[in-house]
Amino acid sequence: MEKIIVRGGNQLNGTVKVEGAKNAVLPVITASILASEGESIITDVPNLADVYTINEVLRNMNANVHFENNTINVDATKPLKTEAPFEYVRKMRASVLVLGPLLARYGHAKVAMPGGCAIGSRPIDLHLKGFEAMGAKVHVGNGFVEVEAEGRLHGAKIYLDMPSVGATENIVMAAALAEGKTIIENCAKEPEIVDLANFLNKMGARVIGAGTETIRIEGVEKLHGTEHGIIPDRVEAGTFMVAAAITGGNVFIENAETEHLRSVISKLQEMDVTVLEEDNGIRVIGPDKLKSTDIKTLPHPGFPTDMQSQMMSLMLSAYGTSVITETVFENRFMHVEEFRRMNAKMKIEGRSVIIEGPSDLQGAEVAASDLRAAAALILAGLRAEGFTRVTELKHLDRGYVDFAGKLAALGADIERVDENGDVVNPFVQVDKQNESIIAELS
Ligand SMILES: CC(=O)N[C@H]1[C@@H](OP(=O)(O)OP(=O)(O)OC[C@H]2O[C@@H](n3ccc(=O)[nH]c3=O)[C@H](O)[C@@H]2O)O[C@H](CO)[C@@H](O)[C@@H]1O
Ligand SMILES: C=C(OP(=O)(O)O)C(=O)O
Repeated sequence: MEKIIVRGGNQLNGTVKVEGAKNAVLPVITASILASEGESIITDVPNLADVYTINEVLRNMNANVHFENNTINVDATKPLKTEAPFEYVRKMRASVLVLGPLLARYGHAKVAMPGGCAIGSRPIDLHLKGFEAMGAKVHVGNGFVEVEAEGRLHGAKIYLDMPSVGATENIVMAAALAEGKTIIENCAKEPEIVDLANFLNKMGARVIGAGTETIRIEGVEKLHGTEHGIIPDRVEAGTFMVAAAITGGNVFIENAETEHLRSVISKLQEMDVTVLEEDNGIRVIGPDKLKSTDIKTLPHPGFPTDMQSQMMSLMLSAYGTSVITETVFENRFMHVEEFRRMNAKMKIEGRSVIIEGPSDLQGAEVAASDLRAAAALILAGLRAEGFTRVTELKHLDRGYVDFAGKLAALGADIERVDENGDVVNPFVQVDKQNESIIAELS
């Protein structure tokens, strides 16, 4: 089992470059199968396990997918199989994002029903209600969800009970090829939704209003391949902002998009962290003494749940009482117990965590429960006394490209070792093309 071993105490300095966004590239890749003509060329693609998984899902459906040098070419012009088995959905819930495109293009899609995960139960009822409103029939049984439509889907007016990112994406993709106009109200406003809409519009779709709470889609008869560059990963950027702040360092985060990070920047500033908006990135300078603050996670433009655990690391080192309230996922506090193993002083009260800072953090062996928890434990390790060993790195590899290598380049005392204790820095993931990587990652 691989581990990341970090010894706390080093200040981080220098420049780190942010990759393309995981949460933008996954729906863009699934949207590429809407193209019945031409190839899609997707650039600035991060080298992540989740990208390999979604590539495998598409290959399994008979699409040609080639991933090299951060560029993916997808040719989905051959007839596709309309199923995604459990082995993929089990690895990555975002596999459900093939439902909308397949349903719209073929009138059928069957995908293993995603279960909950370490952060919550994560149902897909809003995705399915949207498809039903557009004329599809939904059957759930034997561990699968199957959606079917006779002829083309039709446009509909859909109100989402909550602004679900995945439901908004799936419904927008389905509506792109539906007959007539679809209006989605109370939809998600995340930057990744805007990126998806931009990609779809380059494919010939007519999507307006992405980034606001109402999206209007005028369905078209067919879509074609196109070229598209993925937006920078705001969560990876935010994670390195915390790394700079927690070590009292000075780090330029190249490619970080200020407009996508307003809520994170404002909380860091409340904690006395200096955040400078520079050309093509953000500079973060940590203070001698961090101040406590409170955060509440919310849909965008509120504070992102995907930055909650990293901020928790930072608050552990802040002076005073901080409170984190998680409103997006009902169970995203599994990292709290692991922080306690590092001598953190904190308690869970309902949907909030109360942190009495600063904790005198000590290195320990800790296990990641999800990808952001993995990053957060490593961040705490940068500050803790002695060695922190973080296991369950399969989570980290879903969402961070060579995280240990990037931190080491900034001056952290960190290495990734395999089960024999041999160093595996720099850690490079490999897309094994048509070989299934799924077994290897489990
Ligand atoms: C691949 C990807 O982009 N993942 C992101 C996406 O996940 P994902 O798209 O799964 O998250 P959603 O926005 O859908 O989920 C938000 C909340 O809505 C609930 N819900 C969602 C759909 C539904 O049909 N019914 C329902 O009740 C969920 O259980 C959760 O409590 O947005 C989350 C919220 O910003 C992020 O943390 C994830 O990193
Ligand atoms: C929760 C996350 O991703 P996913 O929705 O893919 O599990 C995340 O990126 O933090």
